Parts: sequence; C-alpha cells; structure tokens
Amino acid sequence: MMQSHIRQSGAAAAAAVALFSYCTAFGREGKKEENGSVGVHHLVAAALVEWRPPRRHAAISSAPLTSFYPNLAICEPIRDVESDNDDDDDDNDDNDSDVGFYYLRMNPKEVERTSLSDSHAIFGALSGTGMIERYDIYRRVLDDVAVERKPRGGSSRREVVIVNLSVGDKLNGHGGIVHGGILSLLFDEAMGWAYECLRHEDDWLDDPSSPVTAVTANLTVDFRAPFVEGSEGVIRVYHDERKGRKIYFTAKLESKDGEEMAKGSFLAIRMKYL
Ligand SMILES: CCCCCCCC/C=C\CCCCCCCC(=O)SCCNC(=O)CCNC(=O)[C@H](O)C(C)(C)COP(=O)(O)OP(=O)(O)OC[C@H]1O[C@@H](n2cnc3c(N)ncnc32)[C@H](O)[C@@H]1OP(=O)(O)O
Repeated sequence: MMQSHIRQSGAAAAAAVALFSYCTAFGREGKKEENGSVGVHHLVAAALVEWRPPRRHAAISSAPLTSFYPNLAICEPIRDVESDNDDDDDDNDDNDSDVGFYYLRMNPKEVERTSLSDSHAIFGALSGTGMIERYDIYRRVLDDVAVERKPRGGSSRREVVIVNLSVGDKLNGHGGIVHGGILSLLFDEAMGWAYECLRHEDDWLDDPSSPVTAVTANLTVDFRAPFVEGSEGVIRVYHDERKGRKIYFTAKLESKDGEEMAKGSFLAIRMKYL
C-alpha cells in the first residue's frame, strides 16, 4: 500500500477523483492487463518540482521541443482513492487483492508555468475553449507487489501513460471531425511523456538520472473512426521495446465508450550528446 505523502490540494484531489470516475466509467482498469496485473483503483495526483535547464543543455534551449523537464516525472502520491480490499466492480476477477498499479498525475499547470507555456502546441497555442480543452497526463506506476512479481527493465509491452483529453470544435478537418494532424499531435505528446516517465521510473536506461532527452524520429497513426468535435477520449501509451538509443511505443485513442478511434506507433531516439 502506498503511503500518503500529504500535499493535498482540493484541485488535485478533485482531479484524482475525476480520473477515477472516468476510468471506472470506461470499465477498463479492473481487467487483466498486459503485465498480468490487476487494476487497482489507486488514483492519485502529483506534486511537481520546479526545474530549470542545466547549462549544458543551452545548445538546444532555443528549440522548444527539445527542451525538457526531467522533474516533471517526480511525483508523490497524495491520496489513495480505494484500498486493496475495497469492493471492485469486476466481479469476474478473483485476484482483486493481487495489486498491480496506480496512476500519478503529471500536472499540466506545472507545464504552463514553464518557459514553454506560450510556445507549446498543446499547453500554449492550441489550448483553450474549442481547441484542446483537456490534456491530463497520468503516469502508470507499478505498485510494490507488481514490481516484485515482474521486475522492471524488461522489454515486454506495458502501459506507461494515459492521457485524458477533450477536443473542441475549432480543430477540425472535415466538418465536425477533428483533424487527423491534431490527433497525431496528441499522440506525439503522449508518447513523449511516456518516454519521459519511463526514463525516471525505471532502470532501463544506463543512468536514469542522466538528463538524456529524445526526439520523435518516427510517428505513424491509423485513423480507425472519426473523432468528432467536442469529444472526450483517452490515449493509452505502451512501451514495446528498446534497442540502444531507439525506444518504441504504441498507443491507441479510445472514445469515452471504449471504442478504438485511432492507433499509433512511435519511435523515440535518444539524442547523442544530451
Ligand atoms: C520523444 C520525446 C521525449 C521528450 C522528453 C523530454 C520532455 C519531457 C516533458 C514533456 C514531454 C514532451 C513530449 C514532447 C514530444 C514531442 C517530440 C517531438 O515532436 S520532437 C520534434 C520532431 N522530431 C525531430 O525534430 C527529430 C529530427 N531528427 C533528428 O534530430 C535525427 O534524425 C535523430 C536524432 C532522430 C536521429 O539522428 P541521429 O544522428 O542521432 O541517429 P541516426 O544515426 O540517424 O539513427 C540512429 C538509429 O535510428 C534509426 N533511425 C533514425 N531515424 C529513423 C526514423 N525516422 N525511422 C526509423 N528509424 C530511424 C537509424 O536507422 C539508426 O538505427 P540503427 O542504430 O542503425 O539500428
């Protein structure tokens, strides 16, 4: 059981409850996941540490998308929404006490406080009513039992990040349908966060504390169904494998009803000199 490190704010607690409700409504997290664990409705929010770029990154500081914020992934749980022994909606699952994971929220308000806030596509220019109205990022964290059962650092596929999003009516291509380029953007960002979260939580990089950043080398998206304006959705990002500097992810965008609207794959390449 996670200990609560109290840095509680009403807004953060509300956010955790909101995601809990959302995930419950989606009915996904009570099911078996790819890592064999069972969803536990521990939903928490994050406290973030202010961070300024160290000097050795000055060479890329003028390129917004290669600026980065390592400590965004340093979070502390502030609230357990549900204990392991609480009732679970999934009656078919008899492994409810076999805990698996919880979510930590990456607070977008912290992103907005950074120097990127105005120039960032999602949290800056395209943020607002009618555009990207919500882009809440949650890092999925294995709890202690799951970590013991399945040591970190493996190459097996697992969910890393989910993004709870909604898009308004000003980012369309065809009438009433969100532009595919916008969905690609939303995927790109989500998978970038997955990279960042993995880098901090895991031992799969040579030195997790090293300020090694990455860029998107390749992004592909399959559009499976029209994502209509004014829709809410969830992006789920999975880490697939790593080959040296190349880190592979896949992702899917689900509608509020759980329908797969789009899926994507993503290759992040760690920069040679950063
Ligand atoms: C992933 C982001 C994580 C960010 C984390 C920090 C922030 C955290 C906070 C908040 C999250 C924010 C999240 C934001 C997300 C947005 C990210 C973007 O949109 S980034 C802007 C668009 N992308 C560019 O501008 C790149 C431009 N391209 C390049 O700079 C280079 O081409 C680069 C670095 C990608 C590769 O160049 P080389 O010189 O380092 O490497 P070579 O030798 O060419 O390739 C190495 C290996 O990769 C393969 N490779 C290279 N490019 C490939 C490609 N396009 N497709 C497939 N393979 C490729 C090669 O075949 C080679 O493979 P073999 O080692 O031989 O097996």
